[in-house]
Amino acid sequence: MDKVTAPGRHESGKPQFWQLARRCCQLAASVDVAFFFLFHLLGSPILAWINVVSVGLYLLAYWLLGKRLNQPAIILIWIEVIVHAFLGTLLVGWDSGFHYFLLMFIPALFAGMRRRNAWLAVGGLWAFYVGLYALMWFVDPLQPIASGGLLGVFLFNLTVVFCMFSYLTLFYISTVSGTQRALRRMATIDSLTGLFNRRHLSDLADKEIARHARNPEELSFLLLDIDHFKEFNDEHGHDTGDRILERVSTVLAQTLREQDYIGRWGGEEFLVVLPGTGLEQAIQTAERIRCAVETCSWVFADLEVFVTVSVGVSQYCAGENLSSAVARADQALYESKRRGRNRVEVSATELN
Ligand SMILES: Nc1nc2c(ncn2[C@@H]2O[C@H](COP(=O)(O)OP(=O)(O)OP(=O)(O)O)[C@@H](O)[C@H]2O)c(=O)[nH]1
Repeated sequence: MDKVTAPGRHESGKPQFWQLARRCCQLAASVDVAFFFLFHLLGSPILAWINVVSVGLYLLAYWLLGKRLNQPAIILIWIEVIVHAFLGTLLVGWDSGFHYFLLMFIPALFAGMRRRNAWLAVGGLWAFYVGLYALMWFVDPLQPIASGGLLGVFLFNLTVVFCMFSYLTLFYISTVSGTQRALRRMATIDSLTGLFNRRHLSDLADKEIARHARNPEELSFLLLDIDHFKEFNDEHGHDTGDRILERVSTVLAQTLREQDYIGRWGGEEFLVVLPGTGLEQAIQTAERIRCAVETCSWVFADLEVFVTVSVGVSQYCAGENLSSAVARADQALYESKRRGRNRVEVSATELN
């Protein structure tokens, strides 16, 4: 028989949920086909034919889900599970284990409804479950089967419920961890360039500064800016500008060492944090980056384009904060723009 609708809210914006619901329909229909033959063999023709109806309902729900008629599909599936569990129990008895399928609703109810409604629905389900149990105290099964057959049905039902629970749990877990991964990425990564965003890079830089306070070692910053980017945008269009930001970011990331951090600091501005790096080495790194960008060319719509970057370098001075170190790199960057761009300049503090 049966099994549960998968988790999730009943809205069209959750493709993986509806895919899972369709797969559940396929699985449930296959199980019901197996039940059809099993109950014929066990001499319970009514239950056998109930399974034929169930297969029909699941196929209909599968078709509705394919047409994105999700709400009626879910209602059909739920009716099937409840009616099937009720009739199965009434016909062959509580020991058949058909009632276990009802328990599979619980996670789906909380995943698919507002909390208050879910609690009400769970309360209703509990009352139905207990009511069915109480009923079977007073009513003998209408179409009992031999005890060996009953044990077989019980084990079959239990196994199906175990498998479905495991499958749905895996789905919940992988959906949650996928969402967490996506959120973590959104919180730390700039979506256009794939580099760290400003907030995350600031956190990383602050950690380096804190480490410097405990264990002073050299630390340098580079502030980079693409030259004449406004003109570039005006001439080639904003989309091509975006593509250039992506390509330049790739070049920057490839030019740096594993332990360096790079992030998008502003529109066309990038900050590089160089732990364990003194001024001379930082200047060399800045030169390497500048040359790497200068020698790259990219073709967009049959047009070969080039860009250059200007770089300001500052070395961290004990006791200062991040904004002060970056402000000094910014002054050096300004100087590099003033002196003609496509250059590396060092903060005046280091030169004095
Ligand atoms: N395509 C694109 N352009 C951006 C983005 N962010 C900022 N810009 C553009 O970058 C340009 C920066 O221009 P300016 O600050 O005037 O500097 P510039 O033209 O690069 O000139 P210099 O820095 O002096 O060499 C502006 O036109 C912004 O619109 C972005 O995400 N995509």
